[in-house]
Amino acid sequence: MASNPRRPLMAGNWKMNLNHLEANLLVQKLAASLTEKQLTDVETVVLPPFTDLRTVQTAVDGDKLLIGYGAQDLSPYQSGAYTGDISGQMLAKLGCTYVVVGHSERRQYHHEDDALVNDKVNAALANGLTPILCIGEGLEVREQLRHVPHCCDQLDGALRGLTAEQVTKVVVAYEPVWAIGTGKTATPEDAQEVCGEVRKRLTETFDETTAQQVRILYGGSVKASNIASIMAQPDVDGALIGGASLDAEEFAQICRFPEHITR
Ligand SMILES: O=C(CO)COP(=O)(O)O
Repeated sequence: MASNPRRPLMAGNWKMNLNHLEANLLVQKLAASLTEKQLTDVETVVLPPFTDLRTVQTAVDGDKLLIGYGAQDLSPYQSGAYTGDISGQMLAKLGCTYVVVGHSERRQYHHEDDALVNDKVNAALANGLTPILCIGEGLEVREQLRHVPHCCDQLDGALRGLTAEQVTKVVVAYEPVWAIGTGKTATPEDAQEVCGEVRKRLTETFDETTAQQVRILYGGSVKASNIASIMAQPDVDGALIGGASLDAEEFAQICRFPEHITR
């Protein structure tokens, strides 16, 4: 294959951490730790809680920081009587470019199923947001060696009804649940196996050109010490980082991964 046309993406999922004051500090520190070239070579994105988004927008716009941002979830609806929910149009108005959809923590704690995730993918796209669609198996599924069909089923469910053109605007994140926040990273080969199968499935369902454009991330205990070997895999185009993204220096080191590998 010719050289990889997909720009690497490092996205920090802060989960339910950091208030708006801490968010401002972290974003400023992160931007200061990376050069313009590093931020151009590797797309760097933060995904703070909703309550921090306005502050992050102000920091990014005010200081023209080359950092993108987005949210961790959105409502499948545009507006209305949905107490506690946030719509895609509200996120777009705040300058968000990304939104996480179908994270395993939402599937687990909020009982989100593939049909709802599909609605959320559509809601994101309808508002010009790039959904970061999370898929991944739990430990039991992995032990039964059913992880590939499990992830492909989640992928099919979440992308049902989308056109090939819409799919090129989706980022897929493979996050094995057993590797999230456990310090137990999947091996680079484990990550490649599923990311490669995801791309194969995209080729089958859509077409080769579409599949080659979709960025596929790995997530689960990613750190500065393991990012280079993960990024050396041909179908891994970036990472979705939880815990390590809360430390500006650690996250910056992750974003500097090209200095440690040639691919
Ligand atoms: O869930 C994750 C990112 O969405 C991964 O979290 P950790 O990097 O803390 O394992």
